[in-house]
Amino acid sequence: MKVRGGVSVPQQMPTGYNVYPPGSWDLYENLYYCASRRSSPRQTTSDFNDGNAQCNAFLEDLPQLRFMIERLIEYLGKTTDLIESLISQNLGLGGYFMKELNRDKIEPLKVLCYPKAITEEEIRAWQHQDSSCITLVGQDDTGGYQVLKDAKWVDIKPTKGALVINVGDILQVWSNNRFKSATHRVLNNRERRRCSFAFATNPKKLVSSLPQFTSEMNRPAAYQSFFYEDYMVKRVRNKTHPPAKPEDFADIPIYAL
Ligand SMILES: O=C(O)CCC(=O)C(=O)O
Ligand SMILES: [Fe+2]
Repeated sequence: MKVRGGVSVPQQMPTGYNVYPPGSWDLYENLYYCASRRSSPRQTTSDFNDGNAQCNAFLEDLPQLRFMIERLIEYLGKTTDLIESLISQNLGLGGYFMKELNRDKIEPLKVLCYPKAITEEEIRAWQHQDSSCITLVGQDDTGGYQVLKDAKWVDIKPTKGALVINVGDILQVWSNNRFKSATHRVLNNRERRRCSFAFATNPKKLVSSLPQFTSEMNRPAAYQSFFYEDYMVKRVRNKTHPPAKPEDFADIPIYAL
């Protein structure tokens, strides 16, 4: 074992594991899990092996992990379906609209661990908007999650059994700015490390502002169309090669018209 930022990790790390080097904007470790929910409403072992083996590492010495992750993804997937249906209704599009639009979605589960802060309260996940359609966040009772509201950081205190629901960039683009992607960050303290998970819904096809919020309302599209994968490549590059000038930062405004 070696200690990185206060967290012990095995030398040989599984696929899907990531930690950012010291000095990065984000200072946490994470593991990714993905499962396709297309073929069957319930998770099966083959869902986890089918094309997603790269990001699904189940540690042999934690036999309960796989069971828990499968149940968690199933539960979060159903919750996402419900929320998408409520948002679709709220937008006046009918309950199944987003489900259809998002038919081929990818739903990664990111499990995060933030080491204790070294000096005082420190920013561990830099302020950002999620690239997703929506994200469901579960946090332990450490605290530190904040959302920017009216130019002030507001604590989102952990509540047992509650999830934080974030609107992401894709919903902002689809709704032509009717829904706004939430700016959030995570602070950590010297007392405790923090654990959380984020379950995102990401589209696989071309993303455009929907005609229901543009041509049908006589309003211009606020964004040009783009493929989610291309957007992700730019965002991931931000993390490994932080841009020197703020205007080079790849965020959803790069697609603004
Ligand atoms: O750890 C958290 O509570 C949030 C993580 C987050 O914002 C993200 O992964 O995008
Ligand atoms: Fe986030």
